[in-house]
Amino acid sequence: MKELLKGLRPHRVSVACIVFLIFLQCLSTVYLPHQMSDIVDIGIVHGDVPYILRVGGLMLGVSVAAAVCSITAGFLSSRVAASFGRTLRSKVFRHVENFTLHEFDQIGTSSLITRTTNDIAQVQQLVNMMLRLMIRAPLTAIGGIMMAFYTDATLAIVVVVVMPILGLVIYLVYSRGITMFRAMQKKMDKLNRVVRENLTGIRVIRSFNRIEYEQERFHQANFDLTNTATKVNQTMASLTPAMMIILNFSTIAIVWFGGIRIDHGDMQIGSLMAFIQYVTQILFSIMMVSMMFFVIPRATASAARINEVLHMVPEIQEPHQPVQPTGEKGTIAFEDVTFSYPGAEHPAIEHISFQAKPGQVTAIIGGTGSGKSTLVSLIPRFYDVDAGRILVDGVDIRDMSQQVLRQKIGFVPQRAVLFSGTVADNLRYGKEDATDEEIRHAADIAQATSFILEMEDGFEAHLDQGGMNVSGGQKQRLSIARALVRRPEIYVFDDSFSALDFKTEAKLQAALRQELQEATVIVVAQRVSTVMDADQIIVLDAGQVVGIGRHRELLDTCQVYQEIVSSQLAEEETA
Ligand SMILES: Nc1ncnc2c1ncn2[C@@H]1O[C@H](COP(=O)(O)OP(=O)(O)OP(=O)(O)O)[C@@H](O)[C@H]1O
Repeated sequence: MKELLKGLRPHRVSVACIVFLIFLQCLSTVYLPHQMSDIVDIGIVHGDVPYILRVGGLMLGVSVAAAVCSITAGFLSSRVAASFGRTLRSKVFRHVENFTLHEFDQIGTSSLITRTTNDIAQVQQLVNMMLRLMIRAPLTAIGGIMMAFYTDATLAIVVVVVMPILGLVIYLVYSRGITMFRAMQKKMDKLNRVVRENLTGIRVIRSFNRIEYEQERFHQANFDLTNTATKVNQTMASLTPAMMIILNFSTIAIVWFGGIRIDHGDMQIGSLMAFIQYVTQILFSIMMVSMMFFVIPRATASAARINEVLHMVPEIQEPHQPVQPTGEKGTIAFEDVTFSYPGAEHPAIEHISFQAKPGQVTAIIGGTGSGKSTLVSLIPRFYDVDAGRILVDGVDIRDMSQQVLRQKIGFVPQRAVLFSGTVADNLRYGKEDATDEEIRHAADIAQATSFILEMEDGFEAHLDQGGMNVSGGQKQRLSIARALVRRPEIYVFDDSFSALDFKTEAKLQAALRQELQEATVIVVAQRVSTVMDADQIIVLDAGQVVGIGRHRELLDTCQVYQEIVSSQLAEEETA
């Protein structure tokens, strides 16, 4: 928590103003009972009406000034807390953006969403309360104690007895609350995960008739969270009545002992009234702090979860002195590359060596799970290799700035991802200043123009989140066009033609060959028809290269390739 609170540093001036305003307000709360006691002991007892009016008017003025201080402090603290929350959210978001897929797997996407939203909101709420109450409560309590002793030191023993009892009650409730709040945030994660899976997988859920099952799953997660929330609120709710009982008993004790002292002539009635007010102030300020105990355990649990994200060091780091590539543009070389996913028993790819050159198409083919996507995801450095090295333009990609490396690559992922916005916005994603001409040209090559123009607003047509309102094949073509707009040196198509029919794929391939004559092209594919014209085909089997060559050569030399070809021919013949 302390670490996160360092985020308040830029708001030093506002915080200082808040402290000052609250200090003034506290002075007034200490001052008013004293004046009231004088009104009773001097004004009322001696029937001095002008005195009562004068002091009463002064008290009114002080009260108005205190209210102004309190409102201004509240306004400032809300502003500081909101700005603190905004900065923290940006910090977490920026940090998470540097994560490799490994860190995403470790924390989980739903949990990352909860941490960036709900957890930060908890800490923000604490900051807001802290600014308003953390300073006011101790100041009022200290002022009240001093004035209580000043008013009647003997009667102040009641305060000395009551305070430890109060402290103990708060400690007991607090220590129970913090464990429960931790559990509650975890349950919130779980609920978010279920909701997210349900919303993104709604089609699968419906087609498999699993609605009831999912409802039950949601119900359980919801019930679980409600249960913990109820328990935690019950625990925390016991605090206020317990404190009110202590406060009421203290008042009885004060009136009792105070009455005896007045009877003996040791105290005046006005002083007793002021004393009761001071004790009420002291106990209320302790109650104010206890209000924070509703927020502190939850915010502490949230702060720990935020810190876990912020302390996570992304596996992939920028080199201290990035090397500027000077070699031939677009060359890729894998040198004895081996890579395993964290926790996996076997490497996903092993001892891979090959070269891809500008003007060449390198195709990668192999059965499912043979490591094709893994291999290409190493080129933009989504993961770092375990052994061997990958050179782009003659430089080890670990020595190159990630920005420079990724600028060179147009990556078309296996599952096309589009963003909410217009078609044109999506195509401009990698090159914001692309002209309409460039966009249209890329769409032409990707065989996307005809269906884009059929949409109501053409290139200005709106795409829903994730491109839900276009078909799988259309999404793939838009995602290919998006990469083409950038005109990078290297293109990586990770199984990006799989949702296209043979005719569209053939047209697209022909257009690409024409367009990308000088680029280095890597194509991952399942279909032989996609790869057969490639300059070199790499055949993968269980993460290893079992053949490199052209279609004809591989037909003669590589058994795995022969099997793939014959299985697909058999399928086509059967079809
Ligand atoms: N994020 C991941 N974490 C752990 N293991 C993974 C991950 N992604 C892939 N794998 C494993 O690595 C191996 C290679 O997977 P990869 O996705 O590269 O295969 P692929 O040849 O592209 O398959 P497909 O053609 O089905 O897409 C598989 O055994 C897979 O289970």
